[in-house]
Amino acid sequence: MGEVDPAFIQALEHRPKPGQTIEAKGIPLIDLSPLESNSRAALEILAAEIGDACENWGFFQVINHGVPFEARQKIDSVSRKFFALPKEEKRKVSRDEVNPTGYYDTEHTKNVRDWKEVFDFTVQVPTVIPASHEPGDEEIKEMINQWPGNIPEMRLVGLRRVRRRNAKTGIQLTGAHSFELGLEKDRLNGFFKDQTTFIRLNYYPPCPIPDLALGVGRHKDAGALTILAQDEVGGLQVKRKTDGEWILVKPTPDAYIINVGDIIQVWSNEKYESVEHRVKVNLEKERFSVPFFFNPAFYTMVEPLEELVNKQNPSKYKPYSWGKFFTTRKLSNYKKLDVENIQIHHFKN
Ligand SMILES: O=C(O)CCC(=O)C(=O)O
Ligand SMILES: [Fe+2]
Repeated sequence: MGEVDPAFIQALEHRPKPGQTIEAKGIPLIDLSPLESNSRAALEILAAEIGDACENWGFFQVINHGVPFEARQKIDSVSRKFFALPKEEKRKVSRDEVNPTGYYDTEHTKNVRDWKEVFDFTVQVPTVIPASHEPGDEEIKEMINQWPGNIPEMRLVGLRRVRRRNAKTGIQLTGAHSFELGLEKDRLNGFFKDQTTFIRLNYYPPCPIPDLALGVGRHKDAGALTILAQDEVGGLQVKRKTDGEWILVKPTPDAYIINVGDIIQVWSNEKYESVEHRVKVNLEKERFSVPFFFNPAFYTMVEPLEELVNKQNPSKYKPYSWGKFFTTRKLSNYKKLDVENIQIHHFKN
């Protein structure tokens, strides 16, 4: 192990099984082209497919999503260029306790350090969040994107196109969810008007101890839903609902992986569950991925949708402020805590 910082070492029960390569045959691959058609029948079939995938896996892959392949390649190439910069260059755009966007290489998940580097930027300008996690503090602040001076193309066209197209896909997918849940198709749109969505560039360097550390430790995504591009290396593992086994999500060219986040779990009053996932690292290969975290406005009070709650199916959660949840998480990711990070189960009825 030599010089590896013990902060990276996972507890025995959370380490990946050496050599494990079970791939998820069952993770559904869904064709999104009906989203562009006006056929109600096709949309109904699609919504049912998405509903099944969300109930059974919490994860699915999509093709024919409408994001141009060149836009995806562009984002991949700027990401590779950025992470290849010397550390002192990357640190010039470091995230800090005031501004949570930019570069960062010391994230902890469940209080163990992740074997990764990240770069975060928001999709909407301006993106506004609470200035602090203190419940009584009503001050707000803008998240300011930081761009490295030596990669001018990083803020340009390719990113914008992916941003716009993915934002549209996010809205369409929540539309499909609404449909499946028996709600009006645009029932959820209002929550995303002042969205706090952000895109993360993930870089997982080769790791000398791949059986002891993880690229990202086990976690659930806190937002509404995540749209993820992974490269051909693979490493994302999903906890299968039926037996708790960790299943590798097979890299599929030009597909995006979608997963339900905590907010959809709450909105749907647990019809859909946010599923645990983690990332394995690799002895020889580096890996890149790009999650798009689709998040509502900071002032959203998250609670089960009233149309889905009744005497037989009472609300399972108390309302919580998304903005405060978000800033509490952001703050606590900076350091190893002695206590559990904020979780939606803290708001269970
Ligand atoms: O890199 C991946 O495949 C997934 C990363 C992830 O789960 C996250 O950043 O929340
Ligand atoms: Fe995640």
